[in-house]
Amino acid sequence: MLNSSDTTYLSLLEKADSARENAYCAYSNFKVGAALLTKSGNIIFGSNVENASYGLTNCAERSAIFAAISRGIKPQEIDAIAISATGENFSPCGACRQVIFEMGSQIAVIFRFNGKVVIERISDLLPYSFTITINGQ
Ligand SMILES: O=c1ccn([C@H]2C[C@H](O)[C@@H](CO)O2)c(=O)[nH]1
Ligand SMILES: [Zn+2]
Repeated sequence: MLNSSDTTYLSLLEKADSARENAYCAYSNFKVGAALLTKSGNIIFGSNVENASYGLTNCAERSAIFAAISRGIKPQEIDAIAISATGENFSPCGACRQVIFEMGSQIAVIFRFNGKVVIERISDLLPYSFTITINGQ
C-alpha cells in the first residue's frame, strides 16, 4: 500500500470523478472515469464506452491508456491511474489490471473501495501476472 494521503493521487482521483461525466453507459448506467498521470505531469482522461453488443464495451481505465499511447506517451512515462465509478465500491476489473500491468509493474492505481481510498502498485493488485518471456528477454 502506498501513502493513501498522497495529495497528488487524491487530486487525480477527483479528476477521475469529473471524467465519469463523459461515460457512455446506455446499458448499465454505471459511469466510470479514469485519469492517467504521466511522470511529467500531464493528465489523460478516459471513460467507459458501452456497446449494444455488450462484450465490446471498453472500460474507463483502458480508454485512458489507449488514448495516452495513441497520442505518443510511452509506457515508461506513466506514473499513475485513478479510477472513479458510481457508488463507493469499485475496483478495476481483471482485464484492466492486465492492461495496466503491461504498461509497467510500478504504476500506482487509485480508487475508492468500501468508502476508503486505495492506492496500490499494479504489481500488488495482479500477483503472478501474465508476461511473455522469449529467448530470455
Ligand atoms: O474496471 C472496470 C470495470 C467496469 N467498467 C465499466 C464497464 C461497463 O461499462 C460498466 C459495468 O460493467 O463498468 C469500467 O469502466 N472499468
Ligand atoms: Zn476493466
